[in-house]
Amino acid sequence: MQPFSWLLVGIYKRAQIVIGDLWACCHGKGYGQFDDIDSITMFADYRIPQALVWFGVLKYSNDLMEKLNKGVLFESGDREEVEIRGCSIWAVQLIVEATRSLIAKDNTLASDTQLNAIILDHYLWDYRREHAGETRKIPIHKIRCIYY
Ligand SMILES: Nc1nc2c(c(CN[C@H]3C=C[C@H](O)[C@@H]3O)cn2[C@@H]2O[C@H](COP(=O)(O)O)[C@@H](O)[C@H]2O)c(=O)[nH]1
Repeated sequence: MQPFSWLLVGIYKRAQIVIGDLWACCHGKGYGQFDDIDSITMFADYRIPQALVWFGVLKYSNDLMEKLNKGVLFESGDREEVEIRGCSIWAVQLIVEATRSLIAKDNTLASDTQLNAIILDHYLWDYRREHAGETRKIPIHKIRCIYY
């Protein structure tokens, strides 16, 4: 939990990723069955923001970009860190919602076509890894902590 302005913000990336892995590995069945799985948000690490900037979904200010390019080490809970992670969560939510309404209108897709933040997170994470060469030019935020 980090104080951010007047709010206490909790980002539970590591706990969420366990649930995401269980759900994905068990295909939503048995130990991987969660009735509210679609309410989980993306896992706010340092790679998804990089992918989101790569795709032009997020844009960093010049000031922030300069700090990231210099490799400034942030402290856990710094405003910049909470903003990068929080904006990534919100950006992924907006993409999920917009894509879900496209899916609902597209009758060429199978009726069980599903999208949630886990599926999009995995897509972005894998994309970044598969395109590590090109995406390297987008800097990541560096931070020493136990929360990633
Ligand atoms: N948002 C999100 N972050 C993810 C993952 C994964 C891997 N997950 C799959 C792999 C096998 C399992 O079955 C998982 O599903 C690792 N990370 C984070 O990346 C960071 C390391 O990155 P690099 O420096 O490139 O190695 C580190 O913070 C790590 O915690 C994901 O899927 N989503």
